[in-house]
Amino acid sequence: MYPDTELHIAGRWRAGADRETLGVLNPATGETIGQCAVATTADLDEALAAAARAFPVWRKVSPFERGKLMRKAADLLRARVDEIARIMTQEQGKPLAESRVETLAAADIIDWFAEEGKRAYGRVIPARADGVLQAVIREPVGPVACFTPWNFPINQAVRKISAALCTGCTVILKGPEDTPASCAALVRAFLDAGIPGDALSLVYGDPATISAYLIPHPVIRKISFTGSTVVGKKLAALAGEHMKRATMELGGHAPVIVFGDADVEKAVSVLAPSKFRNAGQVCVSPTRFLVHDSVFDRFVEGFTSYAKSAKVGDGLDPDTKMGPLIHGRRLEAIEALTADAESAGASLRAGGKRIGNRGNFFEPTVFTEVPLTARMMNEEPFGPVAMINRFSEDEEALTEANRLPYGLAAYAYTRSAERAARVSNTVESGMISINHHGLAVPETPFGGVKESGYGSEGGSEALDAYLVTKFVTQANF
Ligand SMILES: O=CCCCC(=O)O
Repeated sequence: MYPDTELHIAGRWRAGADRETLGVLNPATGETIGQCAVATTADLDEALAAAARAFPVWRKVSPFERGKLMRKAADLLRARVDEIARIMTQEQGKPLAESRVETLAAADIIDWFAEEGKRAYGRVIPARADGVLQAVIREPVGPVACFTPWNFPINQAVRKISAALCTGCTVILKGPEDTPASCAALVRAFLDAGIPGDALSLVYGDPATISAYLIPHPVIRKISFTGSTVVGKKLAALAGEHMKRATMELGGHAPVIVFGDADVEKAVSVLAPSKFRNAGQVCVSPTRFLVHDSVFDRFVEGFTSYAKSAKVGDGLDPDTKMGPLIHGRRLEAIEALTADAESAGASLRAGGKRIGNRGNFFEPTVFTEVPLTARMMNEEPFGPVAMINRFSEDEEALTEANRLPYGLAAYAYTRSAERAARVSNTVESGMISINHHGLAVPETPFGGVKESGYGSEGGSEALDAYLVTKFVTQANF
């Protein structure tokens, strides 16, 4: 039922040169369910040579042809959704329904980029002299190295691969070792659709070793990373040292402002499932809830009642609303954060502890009155923990929203157009969603500001990072 994962290098699925593998665990059971091949530097050299070889050929394939192949990959993902979703749930833990949504959303992302690649327009600039042409041409940057995380094994990889391929770049993807098989299924869909084998390699191994080898390598012209701010800073520094372009989609600590005039029931019905989606292991997860005094009790009651009733279990069980955390280290991290919040004086309203001792299950957890000194008010919890604090003046909430160095996603609920405008003009965040959860669709920008990174992984902005501009001017003879 669960496949071992091989590397894909230069058109071949194969083991690493040393035949080393890493065990893959099912986070719902703790059992080893498969193996993931590990790349050596010789394997990376082969992938680099393939990416370099394929680039001059792939960039010359017309955007129409590239788009056709990509749309075929999207159709293959849709046809394979049942099989891929089961694989994802076994290795990642999220409920099957979430794995299906992720796989189908990936197909939509590919379709969108397949079309958008046709619109990588340049421009003509009026010249000062008659008979002179001034043109700005946009060209693919070259082979790119992409590094993607375990929380969305397909979603994060598909954005990078699609933006790269549609603009004519070739790709080496370093996928997530904890959740390798669903990411490999994505790569397989592209290859089965006819993307040239040299144009898309997939490697796994020691993340630090692989990034340290690929980023400085002269073949690689750009990197794209999704992961923690701590690691992102290291990779961005290395990229800077070698003058490589970089897109950084890093951590967040999303503030949520629920004003006194909000539709509280609607806010709870959107925010509570959104908080516990993927067990809170989501970069745009709503995290710091700032709720007006006048609606605080109603909001907390509704939110807490959802948290207490959400069924936690194996994602393969159709009744499960929240699966396990990815590994024991995350479980320990959440235990430490909750213990710290309690000792700082926060009030525990739901959850707060591990469930059983098999698998990495943790209760959906809600704290209120959390002091700003508590670690979870400052560090990205990346788990099923909501912190709900109250405010009385709008200014307080806006100030708190901007307190942290993060700036990825932010949310607000209000019936006032003026307040909504104030939030969108004041909150320092790459994405702001007001009165609904409307982020992460393919056609809109996806990315952060401040220590949440730079660059976008969605919308037409996503293409910019994979294109360089060339200015050409020509006078008639
Ligand atoms: O963890 C970051 C990716 C979020 C994708 C999504 O919200 O669908």
